[in-house]
Amino acid sequence: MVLMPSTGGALRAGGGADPEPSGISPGTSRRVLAYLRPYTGKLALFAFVAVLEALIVVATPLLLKRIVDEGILKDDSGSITTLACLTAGLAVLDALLQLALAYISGWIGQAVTYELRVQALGHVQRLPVAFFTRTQTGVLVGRLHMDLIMMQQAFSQLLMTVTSAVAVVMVVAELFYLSWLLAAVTLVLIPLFLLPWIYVGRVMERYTRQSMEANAGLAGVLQERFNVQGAMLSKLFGRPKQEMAEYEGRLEKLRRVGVSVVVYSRMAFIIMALMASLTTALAYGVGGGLVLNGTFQLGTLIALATLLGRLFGPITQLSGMQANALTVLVSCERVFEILDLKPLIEERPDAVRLTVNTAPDIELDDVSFRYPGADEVSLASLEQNVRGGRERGEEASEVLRHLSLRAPAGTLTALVGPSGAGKTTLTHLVSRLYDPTSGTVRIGGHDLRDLSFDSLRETVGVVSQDTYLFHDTIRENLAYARPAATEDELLAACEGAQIRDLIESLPKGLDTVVGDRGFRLSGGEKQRLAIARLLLKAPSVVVLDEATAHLDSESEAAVQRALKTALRDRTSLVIAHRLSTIREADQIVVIDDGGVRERGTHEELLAGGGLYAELYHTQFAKSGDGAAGPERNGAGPVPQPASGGGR
Ligand SMILES: Nc1ncnc2c1ncn2[C@@H]1O[C@H](COP(=O)(O)OP(=O)(O)OP(=O)(O)O)[C@@H](O)[C@H]1O
Repeated sequence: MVLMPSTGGALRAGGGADPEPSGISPGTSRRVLAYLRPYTGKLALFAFVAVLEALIVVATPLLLKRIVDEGILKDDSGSITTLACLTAGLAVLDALLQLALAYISGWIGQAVTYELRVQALGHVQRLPVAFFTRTQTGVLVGRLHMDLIMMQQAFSQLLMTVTSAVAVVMVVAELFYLSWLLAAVTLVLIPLFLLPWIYVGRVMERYTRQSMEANAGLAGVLQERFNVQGAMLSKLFGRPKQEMAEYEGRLEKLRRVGVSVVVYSRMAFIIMALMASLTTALAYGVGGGLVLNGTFQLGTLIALATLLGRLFGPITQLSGMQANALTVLVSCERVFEILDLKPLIEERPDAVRLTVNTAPDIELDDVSFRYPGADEVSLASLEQNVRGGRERGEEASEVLRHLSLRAPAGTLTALVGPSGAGKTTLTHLVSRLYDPTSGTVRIGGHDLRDLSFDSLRETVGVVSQDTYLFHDTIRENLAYARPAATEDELLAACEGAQIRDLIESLPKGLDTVVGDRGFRLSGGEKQRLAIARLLLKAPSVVVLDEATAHLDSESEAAVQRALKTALRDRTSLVIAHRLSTIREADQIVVIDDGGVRERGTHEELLAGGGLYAELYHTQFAKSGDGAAGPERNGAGPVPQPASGGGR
């Protein structure tokens, strides 16, 4: 009989430890069982093998009895040899059956976990950006990964307890068959065995939970501190010593709890071995007398002692059944919680494909928007570290109010406005990261909600302020936009983005690894790579948030030239932070307080003397590339475009 230690209760795994193991919500068991339905055949096979294995467990002591009574006591060496060979054969068969049981239970556990993982990852991909803005990454990863590993282990162990249950029933039945007196004494002893076992189990659960929480806490801190930005913050604020003190505190806690976990888990096995030895001693003590007075034969006594030795393993396994069942239910419930989150932005079943031959126009028609509240998009349990609690049921205020705007086909529209005015939000609606609360966003005359996701993603390309690059080679980062791109196409995109010379000067060229989030590249280089990625994608609409960070004049000029290539013949909406961009724009739209305040060309708006003129004098005229102030009325250091419309 296989003995496996219990996973220690309804413990929460990894980064996903909820503070309270609240009751399981109704219907969870039924939902978990539904995942088992496709494996009914395998489960039946498992039950069959389990019964077969239990039969071998109880058959062996009977064979030993016969070896003693019919072989040794009757001096029959032939019987001894035959029965010993049979016992050995059964032992080999038992080992094979145990292997089969482990394989089937592991297979079913993995299959259910695989199904849950595929569903959960697919679902999380469909969740809106708002979900990710609220969720603590470490906690989400913990739930989708560590919780499911725990679930799989507990699930396989739960199946193995089925074999234990069958074995216990058969062993007890055989005990009664061999000697009701000894069986009765043993049954009285079982609760005595279970009491310390239950106590140890509880202590173990507490320590294991503490150890997991300490591990999860440490993992969370390391995840925040050991990424480039966290590490830089710590260095720049001169905090390495304090950080080290915090790590040491956490490690010390782990060390203390770890010792207790080792001692108590060992104690569980010690108690089991002790009980097995005590009952064997009792069996020989009481049974020896019964043999002497002729109540039963010596072989029966040996069979009884052997059976008793086989009773406590399965009982130990059974005692962990509830804990394993809870672990499975709690882990699944936590994944179901995520599966039940409704994606706010879905593709309509009758979505149409947007086909554009030339750059389409963009239109926002009477658009109002508020960001979705926490209750609509995320789970409280995934926002663990929110200090002061998480807002509940609060309606966020409107960020855009009855905003109407048209960006004509093939032109550049520059969005300017004070910080927090709603410019970024507006661009999120154009790329359909969010849907408007009311009003319509159209591209090429189509409501975005009617378009297929694929065609929308092909049509709209976004370059955000902070370029995100994967920790991979330049080639892989670029190919993300177009996996089938040839070497020549990659280099042409780099050329257009003014980054080819730099890449070719690197020893490994396109195969240079960019480092975590592209930290091995400068700000200007990263932005030019992002532009190269956009060129490879070749969308007809470009949404761009210019980097606010000041670049040196050479880098600035390169970015500007790259942008000119990227925006040519495309409809573009640019949150402008550079004078050169607003000068090149076909129209400038001034966003203020969620609405359009002013609209016109640079000269018109300056002449109007309104908010734009104010912003121009406070922001743009003084900006690094703003050598060309209005009074100079000429080109800055950045080359000017050939014409406005044909970009
Ligand atoms: N994910 C979000 N959830 C809730 N509110 C948000 C979210 N993102 C932005 N906001 C709020 O929406 C408002 C408009 O923000 P937005 O980022 O669109 O402004 P902006 O004009 O782009 O500002 P900036 O020029 O400083 O980038 C701000 O009040 C901001 O706090």
